[in-house]
Amino acid sequence: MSIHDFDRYPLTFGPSPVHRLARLTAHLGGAEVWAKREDCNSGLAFGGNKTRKLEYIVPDALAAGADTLVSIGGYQSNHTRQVAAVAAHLGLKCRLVQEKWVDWDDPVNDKVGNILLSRIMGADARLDPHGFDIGIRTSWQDALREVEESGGKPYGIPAGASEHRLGGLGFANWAYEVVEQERELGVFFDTIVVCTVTGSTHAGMIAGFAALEDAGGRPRRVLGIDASATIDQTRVQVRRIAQRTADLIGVDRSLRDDEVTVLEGWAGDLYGIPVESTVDAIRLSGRLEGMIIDPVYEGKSMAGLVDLVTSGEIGKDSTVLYAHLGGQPALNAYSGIFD
Ligand SMILES: Cc1ncc(COP(=O)(O)O)c(CNC2(C(=O)O)CC2)c1O
Repeated sequence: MSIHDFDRYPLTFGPSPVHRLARLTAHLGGAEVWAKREDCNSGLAFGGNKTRKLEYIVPDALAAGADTLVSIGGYQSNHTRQVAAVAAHLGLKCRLVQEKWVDWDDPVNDKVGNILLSRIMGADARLDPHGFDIGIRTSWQDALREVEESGGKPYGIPAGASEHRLGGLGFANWAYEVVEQERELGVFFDTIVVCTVTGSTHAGMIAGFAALEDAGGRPRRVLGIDASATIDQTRVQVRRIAQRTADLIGVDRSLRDDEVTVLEGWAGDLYGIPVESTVDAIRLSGRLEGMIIDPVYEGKSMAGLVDLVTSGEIGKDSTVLYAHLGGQPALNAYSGIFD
């Protein structure tokens, strides 16, 4: 099998844009920095990384004859918003468990941004008091059972679609798309920087680039920047999903340790709580490039990129591709950090 043997239900406009970040590059004074924009990848409710993952999950849901997509995230989950958008697009119902993953005192953080969009799109988005965890949740399992007991045909999508058996395929495909765009642009990205939380974005990239390397492609580094603040659990989850995805797409070997890199240092103490480097990175990206990033995910991965480039850990001769995975709607629940 290869990635091309899996059904994909198109939910994106096509290849997501890749462009230079010239002013950020000049400001940092080191490696050349580019971005690949999943925040501009779809017309479905602002898109994002989960929309790419769902392209490989939707065929399975339709084949199962599901009438309700059931998923889970925090109050300001970008993932559940994208599931709601795909459900609306397909004419399916949507049941969302929105757990209290972040103890954040913004008075409308359970009403604006992503959860507002999900409700506008008709999702049954219900708040749940349980806290953050990237694994399989009983609240989600309960919701699945409730839908079934009420006569529905539920299709379960776990947090971030990461523990779904097909959850890594979207970003395995992303790796192949990058190689095609490198050919068109005449550039080679020796380093990829990506935010890692539930893990299947990063894990899919690892698997896709491993398959490409085994087919004669140039090796490259994929650096995951942890934003879960549960680094040990996340590292284990990334490696497991990466290997599972690699096995699915025909990589008939174990992944090397150097292929699975999740870096800590920019997540802060708690998931979903921005720290100084997060806010600095959001401001830098906005003021230098007009590129908007969020306080939960990309603000932390951009903070990592800034430090890795300025410290020389990513060398001056490197060409870096920053994966912008979306997330901007949540900014409306974090307006206070910019007072
Ligand atoms: C904008 C953005 N950037 C990066 C990530 C991290 O992706 P992974 O979960 O695949 O590691 C998310 C995830 N978000 C989750 C959500 O519920 O929104 C799955 C946690 C994201 O939304």
